[in-house]
Formats: sequence, C-alpha cells, structure tokens
Amino acid sequence: MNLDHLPDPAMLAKAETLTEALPYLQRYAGQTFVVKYGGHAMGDPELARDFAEDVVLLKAVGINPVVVHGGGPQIGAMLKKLGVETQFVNGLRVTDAETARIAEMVLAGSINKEIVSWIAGAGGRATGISGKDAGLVTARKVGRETADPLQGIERHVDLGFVGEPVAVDRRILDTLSAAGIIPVVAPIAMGADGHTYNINADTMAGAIAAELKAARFFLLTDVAGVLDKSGALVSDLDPAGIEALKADGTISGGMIPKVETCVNAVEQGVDAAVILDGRIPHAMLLEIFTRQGAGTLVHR
Ligand SMILES: Nc1ncnc2c1ncn2[C@@H]1O[C@H](COP(=O)(O)OP(=O)(O)O)[C@@H](O)[C@H]1O
Ligand SMILES: CC(=O)N[C@@H](CCC(=O)OP(=O)(O)O)C(=O)O
Repeated sequence: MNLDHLPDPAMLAKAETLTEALPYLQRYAGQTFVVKYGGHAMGDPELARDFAEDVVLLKAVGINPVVVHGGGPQIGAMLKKLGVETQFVNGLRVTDAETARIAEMVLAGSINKEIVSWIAGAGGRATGISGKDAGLVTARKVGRETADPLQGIERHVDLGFVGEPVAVDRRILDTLSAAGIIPVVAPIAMGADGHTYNINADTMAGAIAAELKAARFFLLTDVAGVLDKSGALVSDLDPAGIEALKADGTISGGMIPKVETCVNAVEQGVDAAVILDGRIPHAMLLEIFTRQGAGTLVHR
C-alpha cells in the first residue's frame, strides 16, 4: 500500500482532538452552561477574543451558553479616576448611591457592550442585559456579619446598595437562547424597593446557574483555581472541604464569594461548578471537550 498521501501527523492530531470531543459534544447538546467571566480575566485582548470564540463555539455545537460578567477592577479604576474612595468587606464592595451609579455605568454600560462586541467579532450573536431587564433578577439588600479582629466579636456591617438575588425570572434567557442569541448579563439588579443594587458577579452568576439548573457552571478568574497554603492547586472540593479552607484563612478576599457561590449552586441542582484559570487560552474548551480537566471542581 502506498501511504505517501497520508496527512501529516499534525493534521491527524487535529482530527483526533475532534474525535476526542465527540462524546462530550453528544452529551452536552441542548444543555445550558453558565459562564462567569471575571473582571481580572478580561484584561488581555487576545484572551478576550479566545473567550468569545469559545462561547460562540459552544453555541454552534448546540449548547446554550449564558455569560454573566464581572468588572471589579474596571469599577475600581473608574472610581479612582473620579476620586471616589472604595473599600471591600469579605470580598464585597461597600456601595453608596454614587458608587452604585458608577458600578452600573461601568458594568451594564461599558463592559457588557464590550463583551457583546467580542462575541459579534467571533461570529456569534449576543444581547447584553442586566438583571433589571425583563425582571431577570430581583435583589434584596445584603446584611453582613463580620468578625471584629480587635474585639473578637461579630458585628453588623452596612454594605449600602449591595444586593443578593432573591428571585430569578428565566424567561428572557430562554427567549434569547431559543432565538440563537447568547445572553450576556451584567450583575446589577433592582430591589422590590425600587433601588439599584450592585451584586457580586459570582453571586449573580450562581443564582442564574441554579435557576437554569445548568449542566456546568464555569467561573473564569486570574488564578489556577483554589490554592492551598503552599500555593498548590486543589483540584477537587466538596462543601465541607471549602468550609475548612475558609475557617483556617486559606481562602480569603474575592475567593470567598466564589466558593460560596459554587456550594450554593451545586446544592441547588447545578451538576458541577468549576473555577477555571482565565489566563489560559481556551481554558473553557479544554475543560469541556478534553479528558484533561483543569481548575477546581466543586461538587456535592
Ligand atoms: N485560597 C485561594 N486560592 C486562590 N485565590 C485566592 C485564595 N484566597 C484568596 N484568593 C484571591 O481571590 C482572587 C480571585 O477573586 P477575585 O479577585 O474576586 O476574582 P474575579 O475578579 O475573577 O472574580 C485571587 O486572585 C486571589 O487573590
Ligand atoms: C458587591 C460587589 O462587590 N460587586 C462587584 C461587582 C463586579 C464583580 O463582582 O466583578 P468581578 O467578578 O470582576 O470581581 C464590585 O463592585 O466589584
């Protein structure tokens, strides 16, 4: 037999990659994946393009992606420019009325439309909305107890217009997805009291993932996943393991709402939540369509 006409090994490897993806393509067609795209993960334009391509590819193979984005660093930069001081308590930004207005401007005005443009650039169709649109999310004011390190007591901190979702009306997401459109959601919502609330993007994404009973919930950030005290990746965690890492201070800052969100999501019916490194090109595709999992998987 003359084998001269065989494709070169690199081409064959590409074909193998596609066949490796086949069982995953079959398993996930028709399912909903919620993707939380963190503000730290969106800094690099090339990575942003990769991210948009991944989302468009998911849609093209019959998965319904719903993107929920953050923008903490970008809100911080705008506040600084405008000379407004800001502080965080347990990973949540204390939000007065002015900060809420600026957060809405940056999240729903600027970042949301930028992500829609990236998706359009990758050949997809997206609609950018916030939790306010079509009553997607109703928020209520968050009350936080926090430990006072000086006195060793719990005290109540008023975070201002920081909200948490109390109700999710999924109809707008279903309508958009059914029409072939990828919903892109900014973490701003209205309360029953008529106020605008700033919601941690992880929390917002988790509530939406739970309501949609998403097959997968990805949180793209700027670290490899949950790291232990020595800086090594913890690839697998259940709620008890997370409590232990929170209690001994291994998990802190912005990672707190992230892991709490994962626990809530899996306890409310999401199959699996994965904290992924958004600095890796096509991190999501590798996680979904290849045998090599990455990041930290949170399960029941
Ligand atoms: N145990 C931990 N493992 C990984 N990251 C941690 C841990 N504890 C705290 N962090 C911090 O959490 C950050 C991720 O949260 P955050 O900054 O809110 O990201 P994003 O903007 O993507 O939501 C990491 O960059 C890191 O500084
Ligand atoms: C209440 C609260 O903290 N809201 C966040 C919303 C944006 C966000 O969560 O962005 P990342 O996902 O990039 O961190 C904030 O104001 O920064």
